[in-house]
Amino acid sequence: MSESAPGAVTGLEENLWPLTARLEADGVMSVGGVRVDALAAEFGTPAFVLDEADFRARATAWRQAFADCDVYYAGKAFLCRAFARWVDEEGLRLDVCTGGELAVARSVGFPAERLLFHGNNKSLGELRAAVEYRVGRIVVDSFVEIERLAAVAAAAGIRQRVLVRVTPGVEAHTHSYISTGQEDQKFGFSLAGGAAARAVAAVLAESGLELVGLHAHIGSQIFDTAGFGLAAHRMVGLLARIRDEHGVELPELDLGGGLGIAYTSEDAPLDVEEVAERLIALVGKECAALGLTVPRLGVEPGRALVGSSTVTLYEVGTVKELPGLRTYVSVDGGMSDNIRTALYDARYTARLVSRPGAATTQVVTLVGRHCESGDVVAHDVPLPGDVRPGDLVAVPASGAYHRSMASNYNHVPRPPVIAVRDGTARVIVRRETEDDLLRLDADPPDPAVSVTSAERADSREARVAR
Ligand SMILES: Cc1ncc(COP(=O)(O)O)c(C=O)c1O
Ligand SMILES: N[C@@H](CCCC[NH3+])C(=O)O
Repeated sequence: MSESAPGAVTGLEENLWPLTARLEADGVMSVGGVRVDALAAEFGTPAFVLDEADFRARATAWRQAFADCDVYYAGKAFLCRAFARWVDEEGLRLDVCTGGELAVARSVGFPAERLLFHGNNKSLGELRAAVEYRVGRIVVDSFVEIERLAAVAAAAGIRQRVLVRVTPGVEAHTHSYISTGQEDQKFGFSLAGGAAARAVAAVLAESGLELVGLHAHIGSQIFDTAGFGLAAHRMVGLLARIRDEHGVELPELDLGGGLGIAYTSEDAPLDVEEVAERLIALVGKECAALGLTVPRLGVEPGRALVGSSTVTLYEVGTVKELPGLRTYVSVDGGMSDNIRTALYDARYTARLVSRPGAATTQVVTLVGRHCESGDVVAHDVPLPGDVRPGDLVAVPASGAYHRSMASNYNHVPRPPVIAVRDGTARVIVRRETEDDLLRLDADPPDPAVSVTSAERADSREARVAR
């Protein structure tokens, strides 16, 4: 694997590209010291290229900014076994929200105490699996779940630590599909409606459950601290009411994730240091005013930890110019590896990364290969005027909610995740194959032995008669 040449320059928009992304002297991009043309030749396209140093640097920044707090990486953003190990090595905790994510954590022996389990409809099987693995905390989300979990904990003979998920009535300034703090939604217990206070009482009444704190998550891809501040203010108010009513001071307050990242150069993400400083100061001040012991804060960043670490590498297949209308540049992936553009009308950018390209630029629509006209990877992307089949383009900020939300639409195999670091590349999630796609199908029935439903009914009658 070729290493990046000395003299490589960043030459890339700030905040958008992974930490180690560079443009080499010949105009080819490298990430983690590995040229993207070499990556495409060895691993094919499309491919998610994950800059390990970028993720680890962000993990360190979050741990330092939120020192004396609990930083849970939200595994829904991206999770695989190698990545779960990195999360562990970086001393982060892990938030899982399904039995599947829990299974990944278990498969690498992720320390159970540092796991947190979310979900508005965890199955009994998932609750049992979580209790059996002794996950540190389970965030309860409904009254029926409180009963179910109490029964599961009792059956296992343990006392399960829980947090109560509260909807603080805060409207985050983000897409409505990824906003979760307002009243009208499926997650959590309403603060204003009194359900949160009743849930707290219900948990306190269960001897098999130990209430350790409250949880709120107001939404995702957020660029100002006002919403987090308002949520924190309301949650501290609830902690004080719980103390007054039940005589207990809950030791933990988890304020969820949601910090935004840059997808295009128009986005201006907040610094984690600034967010941490403000939130810690605010909670401290509010607690002092109410005479409360300051709870241990928890945060659950997903996108902010992994989103910027990854670029998706695509190969251009066709260029269709519609004079006076637009130019469509088709790549070999699409909505099966990036559903966010179609689902949230998310904005992305892209860059020609396998050569410098002409100085003139044209604004194009970067589309995928799926049988769907909404299959757009990025709208209005400035690419060199001579972009052509065989070129490699990279889409930055594709580390969060890309591979984890990928699908097999049109029976397209999902791309691999290639981790790059110090001039070497390694596959941490392999590319799916057509065999993978066929593996779950039942074998087609052999026509010689297939039985019609009429024949089946006949044989049933014959059996009854016998
Ligand atoms: C409960 C919870 N925690 C954490 C996250 C992570 O959010 P983000 O990736 O925006 O940081 C989410 C997703 O929105 C979530 O639902
Ligand atoms: N999947 C969403 C965020 C919501 C995730 C979790 N509640 C996104 O791509 O932005």
